[in-house]
Amino acid sequence: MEGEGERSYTSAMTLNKLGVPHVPHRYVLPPSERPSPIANSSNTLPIIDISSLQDLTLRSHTVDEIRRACKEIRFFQVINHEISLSIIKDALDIATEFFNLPIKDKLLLESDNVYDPLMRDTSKRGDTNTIKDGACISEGERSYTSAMTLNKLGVPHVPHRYVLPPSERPIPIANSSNTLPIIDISSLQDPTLRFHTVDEIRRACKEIGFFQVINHGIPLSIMKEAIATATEFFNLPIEEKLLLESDNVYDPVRYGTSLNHTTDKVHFWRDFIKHYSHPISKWIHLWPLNPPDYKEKMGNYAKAVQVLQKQLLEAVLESLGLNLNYLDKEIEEGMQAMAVNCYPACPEPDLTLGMPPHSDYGSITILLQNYQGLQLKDQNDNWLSVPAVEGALLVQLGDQLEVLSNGNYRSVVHRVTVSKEKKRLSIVSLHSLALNKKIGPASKLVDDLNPVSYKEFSFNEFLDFISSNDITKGRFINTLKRNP
Ligand SMILES: O=C(O)CCC(=O)C(=O)O
Ligand SMILES: [Fe+2]
Repeated sequence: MEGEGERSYTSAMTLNKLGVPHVPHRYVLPPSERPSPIANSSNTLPIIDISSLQDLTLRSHTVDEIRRACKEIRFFQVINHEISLSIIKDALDIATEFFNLPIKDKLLLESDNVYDPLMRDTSKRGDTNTIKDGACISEGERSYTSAMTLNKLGVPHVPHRYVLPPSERPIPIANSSNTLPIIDISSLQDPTLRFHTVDEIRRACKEIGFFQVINHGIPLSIMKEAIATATEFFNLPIEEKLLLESDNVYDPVRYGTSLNHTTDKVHFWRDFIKHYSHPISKWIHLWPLNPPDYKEKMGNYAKAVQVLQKQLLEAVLESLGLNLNYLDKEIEEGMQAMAVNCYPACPEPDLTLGMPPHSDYGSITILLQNYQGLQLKDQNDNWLSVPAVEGALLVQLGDQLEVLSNGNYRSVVHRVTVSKEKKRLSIVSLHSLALNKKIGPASKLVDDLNPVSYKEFSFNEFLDFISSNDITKGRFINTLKRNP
């Protein structure tokens, strides 16, 4: 097989082809469950000639033999059963041919969903140690393939597990929307112009919960270098990336594919590395060691975006009529988690998504993209494509702001489409209050006419939610609504 697999598990056929001298650790049974060698096969097991079942005079004798076999060993072999030898041989030959196929053909049918009408199983799933085990093998054949590997393999179709039900597939939108706001925020620094910009921000937050910002003060070079080092990271050999692999949403650094490849029913055409980023000195030592400039380049961007988010959040609070220092302490002690996403070119972009519809849990999200691909749901439930604007950053309102604003602003539901030709990268900086800090509606936004509409919640509670719920089935924010 060309290239190398990048899956969490290796099939028995691949291990055999690789000629591993020992079975990997995950195959080793506890001593009491291992087979003890038996010298000869038993010749006491019943072999029953069932041709006599057709003969009324002999039938009762054969049924007697079957009874004895069922009673004693619950097993028997049958001969003269009328399935011709050639049919049996053909079936075995074609099965042998199937298992000898290159892995990329077999993976098209791969699924661990026992309800799927067609599935190929390479034994049962193991634990995360197994995944790391598999990483040591240069040519893997594991049950999940990252989007990057599928892309490298050049699969002509997306495997079955990526295919969305028709109603959830993206309907191609001819043009990206030119009605989405692009706000020049340089004027936030100018006391005479600030109110005008805050007004623009208010309108954008109220109408769609999204805007792009330009003249935000982060140099283009810092953004380009962050995208470049992220690109290099996803181009690394799989062994390197799997060192950071985790499906535990509480881990501060984790590499993965789809949303959560161990639990997703439908998979998404995305690989990602997520890492906590603020305060940077607390987390940066856990970030990828490779590419060697990752920490520096991604760190520069993370620090710059952390400064920007404070300015933006203050403007958003001001737009709600709150004191702009309302969350000062909380912002300083708050979290910054970065999701660096890679969506390789996809052979069938109409059947799948890079990310399913969701809203972000935090206060605001600041997003850098190298190509278009993000779509937003507008007030009429239509999907709008966000255009790529050179140098701009995208700002999305998250669930914490919906709660804090007592529903005056809504977190924006968004999804990611993929492209047949282009690999897209996005660096998503998710800002939120500290892990255990609860946020509820601001008292200034609550009165008799506007009663408290949401329960308070913390980031930790959101993590609890996503670790035990399928986010494609229901939104976290809906669990917080007082009168949904
Ligand atoms: O890649 C994008 O444009 C969006 C990614 C996203 O929504 C997320 O990471 O939460
Ligand atoms: Fe998101």
